[in-house]
Amino acid sequence: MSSEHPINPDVVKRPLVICGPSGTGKSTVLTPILKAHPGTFGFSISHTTRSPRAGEENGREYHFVTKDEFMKRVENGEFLEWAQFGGNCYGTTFAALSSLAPKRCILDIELQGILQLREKAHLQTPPLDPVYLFIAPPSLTILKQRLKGRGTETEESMRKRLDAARAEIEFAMTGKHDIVIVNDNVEEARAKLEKVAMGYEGWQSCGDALPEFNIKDLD
Ligand SMILES: Nc1ncnc2c1ncn2[C@@H]1O[C@H](COP(=O)(O)OP(=O)(O)OP(=O)(O)O)[C@@H](O)[C@H]1O
Repeated sequence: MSSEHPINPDVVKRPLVICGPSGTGKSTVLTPILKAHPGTFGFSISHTTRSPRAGEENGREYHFVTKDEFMKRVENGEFLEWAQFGGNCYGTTFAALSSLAPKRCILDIELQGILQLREKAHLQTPPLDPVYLFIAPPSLTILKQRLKGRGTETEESMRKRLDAARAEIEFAMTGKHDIVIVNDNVEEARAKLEKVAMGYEGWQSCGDALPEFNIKDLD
């Protein structure tokens, strides 16, 4: 791994937005890159209205806030993106993201968040210019197998994840991502993601074509 090459200064200020259906292998591909380049990347700490779980610390896993405080921040326009899941609110503030400098921010967000970010990023001062990256499975049948194989899902959570996957894949099919990486062979996908994340020469054109998906395979 080319850890001796520092990150390209031209990309440091561009948040890297990584999305892809649950089970597509985002963590598998990203984790070795974070290890190979310590101190290079940062994840913004989200705000949430959910209660802290045992061992969680305010300001470390999340900024834990009340619903009132959260909604005040929404009204103040502080969130680049926010959404409600399971009765709780979660969001990323512009401040949480800019506090990561000089590290490159990696955002692992859901489709709803991406849609908001696309609307708001250029309105910030200074404007944000994210790179939108989609990690695609080689096929929807393989996506299902990986989710099952991980052994972490109940039937219900599997269904939810596959429904979310459908929306994410349909969005990817509109061609709005800057780069697509197909996670077929982990090592090849890792090398491509490293090139994009570090901004190595040719990073803009090292992506793959989106596979031809048959959405019905998710049924
Ligand atoms: N290229 C690959 N080939 C085969 N199996 C893979 C590949 N990439 C990942 N996997 C396996 O697929 C499963 C899902 O991977 P992982 O947990 O990294 O997905 P994820 O996209 O980060 O999911 P989530 O969004 O739910 O966190 C894991 O069991 C992982 O070992």
